[in-house]
Amino acid sequence: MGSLTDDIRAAAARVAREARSVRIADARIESYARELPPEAPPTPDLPDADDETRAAFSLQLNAINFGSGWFPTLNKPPGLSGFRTIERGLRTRGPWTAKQLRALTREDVARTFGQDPEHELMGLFALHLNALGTKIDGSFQAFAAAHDGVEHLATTLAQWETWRDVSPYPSGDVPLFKRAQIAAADLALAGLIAPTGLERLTLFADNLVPHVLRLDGVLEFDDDLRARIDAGALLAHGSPEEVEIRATALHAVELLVHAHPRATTASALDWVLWTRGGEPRYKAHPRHRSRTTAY
Ligand SMILES: Nc1nc2c(c(CN[C@H]3C=C[C@H](O)[C@@H]3O)cn2[C@@H]2O[C@H](COP(=O)(O)O)[C@@H](O)[C@H]2O)c(=O)[nH]1
Repeated sequence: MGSLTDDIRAAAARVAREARSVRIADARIESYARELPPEAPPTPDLPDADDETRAAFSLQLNAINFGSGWFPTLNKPPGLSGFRTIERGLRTRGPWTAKQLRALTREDVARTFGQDPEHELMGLFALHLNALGTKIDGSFQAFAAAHDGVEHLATTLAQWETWRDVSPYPSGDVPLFKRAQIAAADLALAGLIAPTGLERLTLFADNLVPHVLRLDGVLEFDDDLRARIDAGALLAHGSPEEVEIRATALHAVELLVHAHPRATTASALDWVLWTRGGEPRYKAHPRHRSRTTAY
C-alpha cells in the first residue's frame, strides 16, 4: 500500500492498459499538452468570510459535490450548471455549523438548493451532510489545520464512508477518490491548509473532464459506448465502461502533465479542462451520466 495518490495512479494506469471501451490517442498527447495553459487560477470560495466559515463552506460544498447523473432532473436557474446551482445555494445560505449538520433534514437541504424535497439527491445530500457533521468536532478550520498537507487530508477524507470512491474492475479495485482529492486541493488553494503535496494529486475524475478529452481527440470511446452516451442512457456506476472512462481520463492527464513543456500538475490541468467543459461546443454534446455519490 503506497500513498493514496500512488495507488490511484497505479490503478488508473492498469485500467488504461486493459480497457476495452476507452483508449488514449497517444499521438495526440504531445500537441494537446502544448495547448493547455500550465497555471491554475485560484478556485472560488467565500472571499470576505472568516477562515472558519470558508473552511466550513469548502468542506460542505465538496461533501455534496456529486449528483451529475441526476443533474438533468434538477431545477437549475438559467445559465447555471448542476454544480453551480448547488454552489450558489450554499453560498447564498452560508455553511451550516457541525451541530446543525447533524440535525439537517432533506427539507432543509431542498429549501437551500431550490429543489423538490422528494428528489433522491436531496436525501443523499442530507445523509452526506449529516455524516460530515458527525466527523467534525466543532471547528472545520481546526479539522483542516490538523493535517500536514494535501495528501494527508485527502487520505483522512478517503477513509470516511460517505467519501468512498473505489470501483470494482475485473483485474482489481480502482480507487479514484475524486471528492476527497478536490476537497483537499480547494482548502490548500484557499490557504486554509499547507499546499504540501498538491502536486501529488491526480485528476478529479468526474464526468466532464473525460468528455472534454474525448471531444478534443485525446480519448476515444468505442461506438457502442458513444451511442449510449449520446442517447442519454445512464451508465451503471462501477460498470467496466464507466470505470474505464474515469480511470483512462485520469491516466491521460498524467501523460499530459509529463508531456507539458512547463511544470504543471494534474489538479492545474483539471481546472483548465473542467472550466473548458463549460464552453458551448462541449455543452452541445451529452456527456456520460452515472448516478453515484462519487461525482
Ligand atoms: N474534475 C472536476 N470536476 C468538478 C469540479 C467541480 C467544481 N469544483 C471547483 C469549483 C468550485 C470549487 O472551488 C471547486 O474547486 C465540480 N466537478 C464535477 O463536475 C460535475 C458537474 O459538472 P456540471 O454538470 O457542469 O455542473 C460533477 O461531477 C462535479 O462533481 C472540478 O473543479 N474539477
